[in-house]
Order: sequence, then structure tokens, then C-alpha cells
Amino acid sequence: MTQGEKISVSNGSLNVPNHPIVPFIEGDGTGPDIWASACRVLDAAVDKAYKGEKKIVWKEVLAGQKAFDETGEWLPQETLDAINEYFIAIKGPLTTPIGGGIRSLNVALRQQLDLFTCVRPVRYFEGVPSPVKRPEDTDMVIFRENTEDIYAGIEFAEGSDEVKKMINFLQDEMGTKNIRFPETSGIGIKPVSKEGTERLVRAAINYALTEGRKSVTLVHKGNIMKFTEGAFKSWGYDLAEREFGDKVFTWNQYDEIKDNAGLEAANKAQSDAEAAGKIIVKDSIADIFLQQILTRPAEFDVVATMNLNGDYISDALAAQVGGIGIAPGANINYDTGHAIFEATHGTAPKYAGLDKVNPSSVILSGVLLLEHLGWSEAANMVLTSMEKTIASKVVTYDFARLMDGATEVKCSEFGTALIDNM
Ligand SMILES: NC(=O)C1=CN([C@@H]2O[C@H](COP(=O)(O)OP(=O)(O)OC[C@H]3O[C@@H](n4cnc5c(N)ncnc54)[C@H](OP(=O)(O)O)[C@@H]3O)[C@@H](O)[C@H]2O)C=CC1
Ligand SMILES: O=C(O)CCC(=O)C(=O)O
Ligand SMILES: [Mg+2]
Repeated sequence: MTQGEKISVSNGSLNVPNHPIVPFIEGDGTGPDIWASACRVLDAAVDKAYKGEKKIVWKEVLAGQKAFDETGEWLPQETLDAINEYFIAIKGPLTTPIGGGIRSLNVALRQQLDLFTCVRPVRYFEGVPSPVKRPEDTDMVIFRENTEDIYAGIEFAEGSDEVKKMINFLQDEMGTKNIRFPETSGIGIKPVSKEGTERLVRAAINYALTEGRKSVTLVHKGNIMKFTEGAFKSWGYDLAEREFGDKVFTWNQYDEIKDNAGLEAANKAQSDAEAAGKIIVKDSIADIFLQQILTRPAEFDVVATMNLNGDYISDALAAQVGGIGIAPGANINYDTGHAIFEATHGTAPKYAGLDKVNPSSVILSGVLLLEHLGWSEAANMVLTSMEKTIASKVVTYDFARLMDGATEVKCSEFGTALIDNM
């Protein structure tokens, strides 16, 4: 077996040896099926691209049911320590019970390692069945804030002593009058900070600049949640103007020009900015955004938003390009270099152990991992093979049920087809 070496970080850049050790979490439910398929595909691509010179040395770390069964803990400290030490990891989905029980281990990993950005690229692969007329117009990258918002888990259950205290405090000390049914309410708290917003928006604009993207849209519900989502919008615009200067043109600046010099001048300023290749930083209220990504997807590019909006938007956009079976993601701390790559979807428990579901979301998360390591030759090999395999209509059940003349294959067989087409 190849002896691996650790990835390290110096001056903000990764130093990647030829045999990097990368921890993986297999995941619950369909996790073992999709991870097995993905791992084979990623290994084959690296082997072919670098003719055996490079190889990822996978190191299993535990979380979820498997961790609980083997150690009595859902998320052992050893797992967090290993990801901290090795910097880069990949994971399958982990189960979260609804309405009670343990809090999300997926969210805990992001929060405890401070992986503040969840990057979810959404692109179309030719031939994938889609519910929209021009799925190729959807080409967006979601930057979802990963550590704040109602995902902070500050919740008090209806009927508990804590919720009574909280409601008394709100009514007696804060003058709150509009808790409609105070005797039977649960309460959740939504922290959104300037610091958290700024590091997320900074990452989104940096990405747009590096990748030659045209715009960054701040998505919020700031008309209703003024001091959290509304503040996100204001802090985002301020950061863009303060830190990125003439590399960006914001709708804040557009409004100022319109107020002072009129509509025509504002429109001209924006077209001049576009012509000069500046990133347009704009905003959209979350409800209308969900309509416009369906009706006018070509108008959106990089999307920066808070945790809950980002969760909803990720699944909605995934549907437009063929569904959650092909939706990858990466949780990244751009300051420390730590990252965990993972699919957007969950454990799909009804398909667990059937070798049935689409492994593409984890495979494409692996592609993001390879790109992150700077191993773009291997990443491109997987992408090209996926394009070829889908074009030949060899697909898993999720695509096969929507395609004419498809050959439906199992999760593992789809992995084999990808390897054969490399
Ligand atoms: N990051 C993570 O680890 C995440 C974990 N979860 C957790 O997963 C569990 C189940 O959540 P649920 O809301 O059912 O969402 P899931 O994403 O697990 O599954 C919902 C549906 O999406 C489709 N789907 C999911 N994965 C695939 C795949 N690989 N290939 C093809 N289709 C797929 C299936 O659709 P169909 O029925 O149409 O075939 C499935 O029934 C919960 O405990 C939840 O908390 C949820 C999201 C993310
Ligand atoms: O942690 C979970 O169970 C759900 C997480 C989720 O939906 C997501 O990350 O998109
Ligand atoms: Mg989700």
C-alpha cells in the first residue's frame, strides 16, 4: 500500500504531495454505495491522468451511524482532529432526525471547523433530462454562508422552561407584543453578523474575479428581516465597494447615480462597468429570485446568500439542471485552507443498500476536490467522461425515468461506465 503524506498550507496556498492523505466519511443511507462508486472513479482518473505518479491515499474517518455503532459517539473528536490535520476531506451524506434527536452532523462539521462558505456550482450536462426549456442557461455558483443564521441551532421547544423564560424576557424586557400564541410557541433565533457576511461576500467576489464571472447577486429577505437579511445586503454592498473598489460596480452605486444624475446616466454607468469587465454586484429579494432563476436564469451568475436561503436555492437550482443526483458542493474556509467536499443531497434512505442512486453528486464533489488540489488534468478527465457517458444515455434510475431510449444502470455500473469512457 502507498504510504501517504500530509497536505500542508503555507502563505495561504496548499502544498500537495504526490500521495496526499485525504480523510473520507462514507456517510449514512446511500452513502456507502455512492462513495464506493465515486472513489473508484476518482482513483481511476488520477491514475490515468498522471500515469501512476500521483495517487490519493484515502483515510477513513467516522461520523454518523457508523461512528455511533463503533464508538458510541456520532461525531468523534478524532474525526474533527483528522480533518484539521489533513486539511482536505470528502464526505457522504449524514442523517439528521426531524423534530428531535441529534442536531445535524453535517452542520456541526461545518461549524466546528469554521468552513464558512458552502460553494455549490450548478451547471448543465448535455443530454440530462430537465424540467426547463433551456437548462443550458443555468450556470450559477451558489456561495451559501455556512456558520450562522437559524442553523446556529438556538431553539427553545414549546412548553419548556427555557422557552417560558425567553418569552417572558421578550415580553417584559424587550416590549415584544406580537408573539401571537405565547403559551404554545417554540422560539428560534437567527444570528447574522457583519463579520460572517463580509467573509462570505468577499469569497464570492474573489471567486467571480478569478473565474471571470460577470455578477454577484446578494439574495436576502431584507424587506421583512431588516436587521439580519437586510443588514446582509447593506454589509455586502459596503464590503464590495470598500475592498474591491473599481473592480466592481454595485447597484448601490447605480441608485446613487440615478438619484443624482438620472436614469440614463445610471444605465450608462452600468453598461460602461460591464464593458470594462467589472463585476456587477446586485441584490434580489429571495421570493422573486426563486421565480427569476426559472424565468431568466441567464441573468444570474455567482449568488451569495445566508444559510437557509442557500439551502433552498441549492435544491431548486439543482432541479433545473437535472436534479439533486448531479449537484456537488464544497465547504471551505478560505482563510485556513480547510475544506470538506460533499454532495448537496442527503441520505435518500429509501434507496439505501440498493446500489441504485446516482453517484454523480459525490463524483463531481470529488472533481471540485481535484481542482482544489490543482489536479485539473484528472478533474477534466472525469468531466469529459461524464459528458460522454450521459450523452450515450447510460444513466442511473433518476435520469432514465425521464429519458427516452436510456440504458438504466446501477450506481456501481455508472461508475464503471465512467472509468471505461476515460
Ligand atoms: N449534507 C448532507 O449530508 C445532507 C443530509 N440530509 C439528510 O438526509 C436525510 C434524507 O433527506 P431528504 O430530505 O429525504 O433528502 P435526500 O436528498 O436524501 O433525498 C430526497 C430525494 O432526492 C433524490 N435523491 C437524493 N439523492 C440522490 C441521488 N444520489 N441520486 C438520485 N436521486 C437522489 C431522491 O428522489 P426520488 O425519490 O425522486 O427518487 C430522494 O428520494 C435527512 O436525514 C436529511 O437531514 C439532507 C440533505 C443534505
Ligand atoms: O444536515 C442536514 O441534515 C441537511 C443539510 C442540508 O440540507 C444541506 O446541507 O443542504
Ligand atoms: Mg439542503
